Amino acid sequence: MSAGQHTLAMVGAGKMGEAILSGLLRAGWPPSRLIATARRPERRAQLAERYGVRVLSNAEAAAQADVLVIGVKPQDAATLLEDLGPRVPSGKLIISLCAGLPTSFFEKRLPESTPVVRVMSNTPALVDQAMSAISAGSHASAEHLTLTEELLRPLGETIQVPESQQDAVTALSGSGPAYFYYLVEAMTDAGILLGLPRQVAHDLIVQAALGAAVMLRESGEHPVTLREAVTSPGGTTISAIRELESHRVRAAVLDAIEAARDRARELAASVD
Ligand SMILES: NC(=O)C1=CN([C@@H]2O[C@H](COP(=O)(O)OP(=O)(O)OC[C@H]3O[C@@H](n4cnc5c(N)ncnc54)[C@H](OP(=O)(O)O)[C@@H]3O)[C@@H](O)[C@H]2O)C=CC1
Ligand SMILES: O=C(O)[C@@H]1CCC=N1
Repeated sequence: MSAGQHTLAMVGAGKMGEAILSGLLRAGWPPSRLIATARRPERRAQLAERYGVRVLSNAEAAAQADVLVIGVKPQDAATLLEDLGPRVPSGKLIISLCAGLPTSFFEKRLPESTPVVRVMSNTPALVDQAMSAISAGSHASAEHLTLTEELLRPLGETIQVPESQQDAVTALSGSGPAYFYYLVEAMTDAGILLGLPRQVAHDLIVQAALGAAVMLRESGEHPVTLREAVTSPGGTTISAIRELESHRVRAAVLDAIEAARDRARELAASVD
């Protein structure tokens, strides 16, 4: 069965859920084949009004959709499944977006043999530039992985990874956009320090970020080669690089991403 014939429920349609729902709508999914759930009445009303999708209870969503995407926070997943898990009819595909939680967490709370696929995506799904990393649980077949990829491909790139790599993927790619936003904030402040108007500084950095990303993707060159091309002997860039090196920014990046990976592990350990 192709993605085009499915009904998909976003169980817990928050920031990531909204990114995925809106991407599927842009890709041509009819709102009638999309279902959303949320806890707060105002959120439910917003989803219905903004996207025209059907907003149902979790149990109704599980009954009516054949693909259930779990978009609640990892800390809320156990509570959700305590109620919903045993009521999920057989034959449904469960796709989890939850950071840290292994597929076994879901499998033990769902009817036996329910296929579970773990996905780590990111918010650039809102502009069809996500990276979605996909891993099969123990009852998910190659067809389930293919279907998941088909569902997510309109939102950006997809990649299959062993589940053992998902916490690292989460630290690098799930959280990754936040690191770039952080850098953009800091670089914009630097522009202000040097006397540029905030908007001019912002526009310069965003275009530099976009240009650098496109060059990384399209040139196929190693980042060191691209950086060397910018770094003139005795020029300006090397003065900045010297400061980054003396502040041990590379070591801070390694520590930061390792901390994110460790936090993903803690989240899983805290809910079992
Ligand atoms: N944000 C990101 O960049 C990324 C997030 N993720 C993962 O995606 C998941 C969602 O994150 P995010 O979108 O940021 O979180 P949000 O808090 O924005 O969204 C979670 C949603 O789940 C709803 N919810 C919680 N409990 C229930 C329930 N029992 N029944 C129905 N709905 C429920 C909430 O409803 P209400 O709004 O009414 O409270 C909310 O809309 C997380 O597991 C996270 O690890 C993965 C990659 C990137
Ligand atoms: O910060 C978080 O926990 C989520 C998962 C990856 C990105 N955001």
